[in-house]
Amino acid sequence: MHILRLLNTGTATGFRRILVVTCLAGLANAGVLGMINQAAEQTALNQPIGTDVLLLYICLAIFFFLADRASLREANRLVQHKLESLRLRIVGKIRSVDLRTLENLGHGEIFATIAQEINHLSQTLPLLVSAAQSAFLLVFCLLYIALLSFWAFLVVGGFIALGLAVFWWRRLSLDQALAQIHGQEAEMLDNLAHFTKGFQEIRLNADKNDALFTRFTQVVDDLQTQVVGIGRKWVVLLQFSNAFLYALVGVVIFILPLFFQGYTDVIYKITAAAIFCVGPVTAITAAAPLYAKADLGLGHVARLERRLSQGRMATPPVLTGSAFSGFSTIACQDLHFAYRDETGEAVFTAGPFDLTLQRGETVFLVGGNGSGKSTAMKLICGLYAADAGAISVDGVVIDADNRQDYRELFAAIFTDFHLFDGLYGLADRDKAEVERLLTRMELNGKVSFADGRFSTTSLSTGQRKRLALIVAMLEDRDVYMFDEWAADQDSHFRDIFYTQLLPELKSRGKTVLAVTHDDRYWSHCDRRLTMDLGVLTAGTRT
Ligand SMILES: Nc1ncnc2c1ncn2[C@@H]1O[C@H](COP(=O)(O)OP(=O)(O)OP(=O)(O)O)[C@@H](O)[C@H]1O
Repeated sequence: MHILRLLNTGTATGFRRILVVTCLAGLANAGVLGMINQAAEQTALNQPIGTDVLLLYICLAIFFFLADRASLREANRLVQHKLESLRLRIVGKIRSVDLRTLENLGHGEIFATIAQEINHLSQTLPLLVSAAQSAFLLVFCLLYIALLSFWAFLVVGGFIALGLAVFWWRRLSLDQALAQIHGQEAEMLDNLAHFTKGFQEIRLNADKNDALFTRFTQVVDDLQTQVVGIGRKWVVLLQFSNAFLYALVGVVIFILPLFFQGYTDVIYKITAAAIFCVGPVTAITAAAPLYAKADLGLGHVARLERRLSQGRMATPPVLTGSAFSGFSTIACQDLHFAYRDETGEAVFTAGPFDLTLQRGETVFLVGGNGSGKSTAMKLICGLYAADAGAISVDGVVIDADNRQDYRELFAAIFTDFHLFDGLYGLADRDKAEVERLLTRMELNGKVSFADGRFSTTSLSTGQRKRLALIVAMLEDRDVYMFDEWAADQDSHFRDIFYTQLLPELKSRGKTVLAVTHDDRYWSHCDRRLTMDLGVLTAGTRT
């Protein structure tokens, strides 16, 4: 079902063209069969085979191969195009979805669906198209049999329909097992990640290493048992399809002559046609497991897309900075936000709190681990939409329509920041300026900059944060947010951050909100706020 829905999206022109060419190929196939039977009949009657039969046979065979190739190529192109559109559509939704939806979906689920499932689909769908072609060939073979004998057509067609129906029905019972395998494969990948991501830890601890390997072996064993069980059922099904084909030819040769007068005249022709049906029927049955897996994969993709659509923010992208640039005051009033589990139960609540940020002030946010500092930052910059309360800029209330415009005020380096390998969206930045900043951050011997890209991002944690700071500086936003930026710096750079970089940002009229645990530098701000169990307490002026 999902596969048909995918092929049905967009314009139908390509799909229709493939249908027409496939029909022509099927027709030519039936023609080839007719010519073979014609030649066989002339031989049986001791007549020479006419050159017209030979020529027509050659022409039809060539036409069949050309049409078959064209339809396969076109179908492959169409399928890849649809999958590319699907991939772009999902990534398009990801880039405009709200952060909470993305966090709830989880990185692994998104990655597995986009990378694994769609890649798998791009390999299996062309094979399925080939099976669909076989179905067309089968239809034309049956039509040819109908031309020879209507009763033979009814019996052979009915026999094939019954066989395929039984096959399909038995196959449906395997879908559930296949769905279970998807879950077990995901569990196996999660366990595998312990060996790659946790490599350092397990090499330092043999007991942990052994325990993880025992667990992994168990998961792999369970998966294997499941896969072998499904394989066994497939073998039974495939044997059924082979036995069914033998039975079909047996019916044509031994049973039909008993019932129909005049049938003996065309028996060899119908036998040849029935044998011609064997190839397509085999192709269709062989494609059934691929179909089941592809349909299941597309189901996962569709579910991901639906969940992304549900969380989508209706904010238009802003291409040239923020309309709020040059603001005087950002006011957060009565902000309230909660993380909720799947049942909707709040697992952590931040707020309600009030906060006013003036242009050009430097504010430090302090508080214990898990007190809600990062959550507050994400709320203040509009990455999280508040459950209650309002943010306004110089009196303009931020809502779904202008939230993206508002976000463009901020440059942030969170604790879980991502370091990009180049300056995206900053094409006009001067190379000399980038190099000056690299030198200032003492990265000039490590990282170079050319064609908008940094030569490497394989750096120490402190160096990565310095490179992220360079990018943030180049973004030249009105408000800077730093979440424990200095935590991974040595004392030399920590000092530079508090005594030089922050004052420089202030002198350029930038507003800074920085989470910090460095009480030695707490005097280097205009105001200090404290977060405790999600509650923000009034600022201390310094
Ligand atoms: N994505 C999330 N989903 C659910 N709960 C979360 C999420 N992120 C954080 N939390 C929870 O919210 C609470 C506050 O987390 P937050 O990261 O804001 O604290 P923090 O003050 O920045 O802590 P730290 O100083 O350790 O960085 C914690 O109890 C945390 O477990």
